[in-house]
Amino acid sequence: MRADIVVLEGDGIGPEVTAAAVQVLQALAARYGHQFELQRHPIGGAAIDASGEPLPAATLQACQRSDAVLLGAVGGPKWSDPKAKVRPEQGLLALRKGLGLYANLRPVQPHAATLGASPIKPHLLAGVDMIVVRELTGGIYFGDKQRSASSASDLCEYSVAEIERVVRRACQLARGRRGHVVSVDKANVLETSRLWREVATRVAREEFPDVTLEHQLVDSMAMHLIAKPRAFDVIVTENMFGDILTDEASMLAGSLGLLPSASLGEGKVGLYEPIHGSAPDIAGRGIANPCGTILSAALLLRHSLGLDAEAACLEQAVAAVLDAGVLTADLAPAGEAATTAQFTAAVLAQLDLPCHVAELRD
Ligand SMILES: NC(=O)c1ccc[n+]([C@@H]2O[C@H](COP(=O)([O-])OP(=O)(O)OC[C@H]3O[C@@H](n4cnc5c(N)ncnc54)[C@H](O)[C@@H]3O)[C@@H](O)[C@H]2O)c1
Ligand SMILES: CC(C)[C@H](C(=O)O)[C@@H](O)C(=O)O
Ligand SMILES: [Mg+2]
Repeated sequence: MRADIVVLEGDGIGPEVTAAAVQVLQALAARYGHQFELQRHPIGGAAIDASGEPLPAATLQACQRSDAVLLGAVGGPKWSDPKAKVRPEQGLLALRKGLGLYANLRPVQPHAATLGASPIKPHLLAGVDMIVVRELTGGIYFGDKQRSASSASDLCEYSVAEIERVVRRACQLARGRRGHVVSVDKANVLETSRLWREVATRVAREEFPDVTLEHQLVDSMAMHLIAKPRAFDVIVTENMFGDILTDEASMLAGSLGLLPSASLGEGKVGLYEPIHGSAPDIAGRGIANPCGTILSAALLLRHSLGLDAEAACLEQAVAAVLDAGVLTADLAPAGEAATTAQFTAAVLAQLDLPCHVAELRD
């Protein structure tokens, strides 16, 4: 198949981890006879430096015209002055909003080879398989912001329609899994959460009688997530709670560098990015873990291009490399770490081997 993929490298380790995923996508295309047209565009701090804008109009237009977008990360100390008028993160938020990507899927499936890197006891982690559906274009991130000399405010707002569509997405996902959704809110305090709970309850009851829905307050959810992670199948929550809970959930897997994400809306274009940031503390050293971005490329193949078998092959290849003990510095014992390039080379070598997925012929 032919596909136009926009690559937004961004800042910090963004160019390093996207380079890894691009090599993997090119290798898969060559191996299975696809034609992927990869086009790079600036976003974030790099775009501010080049043009003064964190999301240049040409970048947004290229994304809108593409089949899928692969992003590294944005931000960094260079652009983090609290008095700065434009910030890299605004570019990412504008991109998500501009593409209408209201559902951010963040799967958490700890891999046997990396369990040792998790601070959680291994017997609690075996069999953990959850997916967090984070609302991505509403809530406090996008509400009106005010600032005066003596105070500041960020409005948190959700409409019924915004809650309905993301809860629907979560329930649909649950149907293809274990049929269980936990909706996370702060309904004991926040009016937006009381609306969230009401709408989630109605959508699940009226449209998904085969799916069980439970509610959990976000503070105790932060505890349950590490105390009984096997209990969760699909978790649906609002924008900021989802942001925080998924960085926490990454420690079930062993590192923030491992988790991928897919951001989807009603349109054809999806955005695929690791859940981590630009990691300024390790940027430029060639040691970042590219797994989150490579696995995001697998989600791109599956969700935007419909290449389920290729996606599964790529996921198998990453798992095999981790199984073989090729681990980057965030996961490896001291002195035994693979660089980003070595990890990527190992995935490429693995992709050269036969892939045990029914639909693909080797
Ligand atoms: N989607 C995004 O573009 C995104 C996401 C989160 C944070 N950010 C931005 O990134 C900047 C830094 O934020 P932060 O330091 O709070 O979070 P971060 O995710 O960049 O880093 C947190 C810690 O995790 C480590 N880490 C992250 N990704 C890793 C990887 N792939 N391999 C190995 N280690 C990894 C980092 O070295 C750091 O110690 C900020 O400007 C923030 O706004 C961007
Ligand atoms: C960089 C920032 C705007 C972003 C978010 O909060 O959504 C990041 O933390 C993420 O998880 O993708
Ligand atoms: Mg985050």
